[in-house]
Amino acid sequence: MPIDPDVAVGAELPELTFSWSSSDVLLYHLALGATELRYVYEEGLSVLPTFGVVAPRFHETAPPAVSFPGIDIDLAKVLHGTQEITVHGPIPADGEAVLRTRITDVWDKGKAAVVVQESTAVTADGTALHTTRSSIFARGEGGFGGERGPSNRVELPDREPDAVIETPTLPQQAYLYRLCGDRNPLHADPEFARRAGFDQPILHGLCTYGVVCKAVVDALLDGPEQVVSFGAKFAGVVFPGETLRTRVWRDGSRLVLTTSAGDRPVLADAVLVTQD
Ligand SMILES: CCCCCCC[C@@H](O)CC(=O)SCCNC(=O)CCNC(=O)[C@H](O)C(C)(C)COP(=O)(O)OP(=O)(O)OC[C@H]1O[C@@H](n2cnc3c(N)ncnc32)[C@H](O)[C@@H]1OP(=O)(O)O
Repeated sequence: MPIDPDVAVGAELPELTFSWSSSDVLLYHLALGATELRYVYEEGLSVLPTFGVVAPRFHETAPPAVSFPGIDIDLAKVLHGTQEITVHGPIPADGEAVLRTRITDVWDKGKAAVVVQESTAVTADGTALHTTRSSIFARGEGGFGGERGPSNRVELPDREPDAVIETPTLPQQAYLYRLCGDRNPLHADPEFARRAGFDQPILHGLCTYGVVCKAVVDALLDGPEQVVSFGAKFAGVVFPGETLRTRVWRDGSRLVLTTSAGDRPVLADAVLVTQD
């Protein structure tokens, strides 16, 4: 059975010790399309908080395996569903930490299963670095008689947005972003993409996530150090080269946003929280 929720829910994954350097951070920022000196030069380097999500597996060169206790799913069926990170302080430009991950929920959406994981990263001296929560949307893996789970919708304010930000992506964006630890062939191999149901390779969800976080930071905040948390649902696929359009509503330290590519929503239920 590809999913056995009785085994999966609550399962702790093996601890992962990881380290990162300023070269990794620079490459990550470049793979998001950064050109600003504070992101691409090691002197006075600012680290985007979304780097925390990719840091643990930054040096992976094999495609991700969707194989956990009670879960064994074909990668071609899997889409990244949601992502959230809370940073407990600015992420340093280099360091070492331990990641602890637990599967918290497996929801049965009928046509799909949604598998939710939570992770905490703690540095070698015991300092909490960040907490993440993410889900994968495994198409064709629902219908096992489990609970449907929450919808987690975020209401948009009933007024014009406070900012609208246009962010182009590059045709080669996914090829660059693959160098940040996610070698899923879905983002490079046309044949694999067709098998997964797409006419062409699609952009990594975490690339869109990082690009949008950076765009909001650059347009509305003093710097990435102001971000406390950022969460979003991947509501539609992005093709490399498309321009992202992000609408932002600001209410004090809470920014609600939505991103589209052309007419299609691509990020929904997205909230970025800043320090007061
Ligand atoms: C170990 C590591 C493993 C690998 C990790 C991933 C590796 C990466 O390389 C993979 C990627 O980056 S894939 C690219 C990023 N993701 C995407 O592009 C997905 C875009 N989203 C979609 O296409 C659709 O929203 C789609 C298809 C997701 C859903 O659309 P529909 O089928 O039309 O679903 P819908 O009818 O709208 O909703 C059905 C129920 O599902 C919930 N839901 C919808 N979108 C979700 C999402 N993105 N995440 C989680 N849940 C989601 C809905 O809420 C609904 O449930 P309910 O009725 O209970 O509210």
